[in-house]
Amino acid sequence: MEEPKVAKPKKTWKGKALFILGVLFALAVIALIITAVVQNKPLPENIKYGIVLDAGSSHTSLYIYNWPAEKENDTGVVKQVEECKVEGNGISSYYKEPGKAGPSLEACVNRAQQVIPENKYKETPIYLGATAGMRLLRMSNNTLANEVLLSVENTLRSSPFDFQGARIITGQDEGAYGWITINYLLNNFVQDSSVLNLLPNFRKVETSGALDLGGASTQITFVSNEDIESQDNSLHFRLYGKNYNVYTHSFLCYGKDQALRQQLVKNLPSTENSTIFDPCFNSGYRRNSSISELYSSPCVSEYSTLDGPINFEIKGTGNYHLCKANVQSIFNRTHCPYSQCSFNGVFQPVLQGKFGAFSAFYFVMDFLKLTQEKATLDEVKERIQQHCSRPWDEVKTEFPKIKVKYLSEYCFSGAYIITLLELGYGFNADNWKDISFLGKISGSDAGWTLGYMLNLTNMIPAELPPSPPLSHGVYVGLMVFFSIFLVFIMLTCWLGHRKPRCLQKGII
Ligand SMILES: O=P(O)(O)OP(=O)(O)OP(=O)(O)OC[C@H]1O[C@@H](n2cnc3c(O)ncnc32)[C@H](O)[C@@H]1O
Ligand SMILES: [Ca+2]
Repeated sequence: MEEPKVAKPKKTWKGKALFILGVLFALAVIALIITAVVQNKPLPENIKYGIVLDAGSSHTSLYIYNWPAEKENDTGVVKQVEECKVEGNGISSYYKEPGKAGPSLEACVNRAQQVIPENKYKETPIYLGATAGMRLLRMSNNTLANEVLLSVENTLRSSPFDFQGARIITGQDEGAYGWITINYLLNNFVQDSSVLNLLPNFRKVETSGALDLGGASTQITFVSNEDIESQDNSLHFRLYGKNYNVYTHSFLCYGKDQALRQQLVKNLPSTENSTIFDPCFNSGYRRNSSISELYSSPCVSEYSTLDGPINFEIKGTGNYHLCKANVQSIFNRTHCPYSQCSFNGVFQPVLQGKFGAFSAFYFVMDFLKLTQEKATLDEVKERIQQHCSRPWDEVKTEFPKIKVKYLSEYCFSGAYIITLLELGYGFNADNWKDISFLGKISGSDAGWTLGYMLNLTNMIPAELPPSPPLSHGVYVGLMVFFSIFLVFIMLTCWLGHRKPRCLQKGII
């Protein structure tokens, strides 16, 4: 018996309508994603620039930084794009012809005009900060110091950039800004503001201490949990929503050039003998000097009454241990008006955390090949001792390209660095591993200039800048995933039941 033919239900207009609705729904979801993604796409980068001149005692360098304007309050976005070393010595060396100080900077200011797009000149701030060389000139002749600064100011003011001042920064500023620079570049200010912060005992990032060795001064700066007993050494920062209790001290006349001068004066023979045998120079090394040159610094003026040969010759004898004994004579540890001191009666709390040592700390240790591997304190001393005992002719032959002034002083500088860190600051064999010798960090020089600019351009906010809970990539990813998931559900229902059950009244 033939089975009764069941009339095929006509496709009702409802089924077609549902299909069209489903397609429109999918299109609407896709349109929604595109709108949201386009709306939240990062804006085209507007790059900003800043220039800082570091007018140091031994030389001046011009640094150019840039950063994306829309992110300027985020940490770690400012990058160094250029360093221009100014020909000649530091600006304080122009004290006899102050009017020539400014023109000496012109070549590097012109270089900055090549690096920075012309349409940015007017909005690019240019700062000059002078350090210990100018502090010493100001001590010995304030009028000449002002004339040097005026010459520098005229040159920078006549540049096409936005001149923001030329000033002598304090040793405290120099220490503080060096600390800000290395912690900014090491990303130590970023506190993950996401859910991680809600975890109990989430380990906050610790900051690194800063050790800066210049030619005329040296700075030590680090966070201390102890009470800082002298106000001059105490700094309080609130950066990216966190408070920092920072210790800093700048030792004027303890940069390595002035320390050498102190060491020579302390060990000058009082007799008419016109030869100084100095263990801090390699054997066979000879250098002519004069009393007037030696005493031409406020760092040794107290000794200028000493009689001594007018002109004399320094002859190296290359003995590390005798050199170290001479160097120790410039550190006074006999008195301390506080609970604890570093040297010369200066308060210093217990050393805390890791340290980044830069400038001459780096130049010297880099020459001695001691910046990479984690050499122990004894290995470092051994390496310096070896270098000191090498004859000068051998050293000069091996390093023909290194400036004689630098090359001849690595023995002294090595012995000085060990004495400063160990006898001066109290580093020892146990915490020596906490010191890293840094030249550049992520392509930017370790030094005070970046921190100085960040502060003056207000790019380090006290509070964490508001940031979207999700990064742009995560946001887009989630949008696409859930939209596809939604369309997939729709499709499954539709295909599964033609007249999808899930669309039946009362299900959705
Ligand atoms: O901070 P202040 O005290 O003003 O001094 P500065 O800023 O001029 O000091 P630098 O860090 O430029 O240099 C510190 C010392 O290192 C020396 N120096 C600079 N570059 C050097 C290099 O490449 N190799 C060896 N020594 C270097 C320089 O002559 C100084 O004696
Ligand atoms: Ca310096």
